[in-house]
Amino acid sequence: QTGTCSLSAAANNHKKDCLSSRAASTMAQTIKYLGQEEAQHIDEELFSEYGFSVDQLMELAGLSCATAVTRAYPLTSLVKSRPSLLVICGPGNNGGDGLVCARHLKLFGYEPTILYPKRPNKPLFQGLTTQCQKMEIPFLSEMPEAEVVDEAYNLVIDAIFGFSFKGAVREPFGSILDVLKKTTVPVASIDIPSGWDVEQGSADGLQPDTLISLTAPKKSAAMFRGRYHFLGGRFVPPGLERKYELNLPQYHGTDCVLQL
Ligand SMILES: NC(=O)C1=CN([C@@H]2O[C@H](COP(=O)(O)OP(=O)(O)OC[C@H]3O[C@@H](n4cnc5c(N)ncnc54)[C@H](OP(=O)(O)O)[C@@H]3O)[C@@H](O)[C@H]2O)[C@@H](O)CC1
Ligand SMILES: [K+]
Repeated sequence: QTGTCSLSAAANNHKKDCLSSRAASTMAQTIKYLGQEEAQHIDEELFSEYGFSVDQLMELAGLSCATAVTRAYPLTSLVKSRPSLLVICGPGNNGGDGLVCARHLKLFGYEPTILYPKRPNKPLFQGLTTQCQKMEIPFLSEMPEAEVVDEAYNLVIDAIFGFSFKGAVREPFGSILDVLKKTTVPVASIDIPSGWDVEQGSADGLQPDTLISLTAPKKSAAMFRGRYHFLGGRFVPPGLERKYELNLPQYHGTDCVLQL
């Protein structure tokens, strides 16, 4: 009798799980895709009205990204003998997310290497760089050729530009993106595929395998054709979600990332 009861309880729980994941995916269809200015306003409000600091949210954003990588590319699935990854960091907060992501990936058992060609002279980024160095993560001095990237790494994490990117790509990032477009290893982009217009995307741009949208997807995410789209950055207060009608799907349990 007890056995029957626990079996039907398990079946019921399974049914509930299925229903809630279906409800979540229904909601995911109506999640708001943000314009560039809207994304910037939300960002500013999180700091001004809601009392967050940049390093706090960057830590959560970077942790979400590292967690998404473990979901899409578990250690056991990697094809190279070493779990090597290349993390390319740009000059703004997207690059900061990349540094945090690399640090967590190292703790998760991966072997990240960082390329960080344009480093802002600010304590936040200097601190994040020191933390990665102390985690014994190597830094490259220049972008390797596409063949070398394909040979050496299982995955490239693109943390070059986020929602503040505008206009034609300036050096050294133009050449880096050109190499990246020639590589065949999968690319996981943080928040926006770098070089894409934040709203319009880019027909001949980078085509990442994974996109990790932070807070909410940006309009260009509608053009994403890769295999995995995750939502991360589980830190949005309810008042902000209501004001911008974000209609965020429910994260499961204590997860910091959700596959859309
Ligand atoms: N609220 C959230 O969700 C949170 C968001 N977070 C993250 O922050 C990201 C947004 O960060 P952001 O505002 O610092 O801008 P981002 O896009 O990284 O880079 C701007 C830099 O790029 C440069 N640059 C621009 N255009 C260029 C061009 N054409 N060619 C070359 N360079 C160009 C420009 O540099 P400049 O050369 O002008 O000094 C500028 O410094 C967001 O996407 C998310 O990842 C989390 O950390 C925390 C919570
Ligand atoms: K990016």
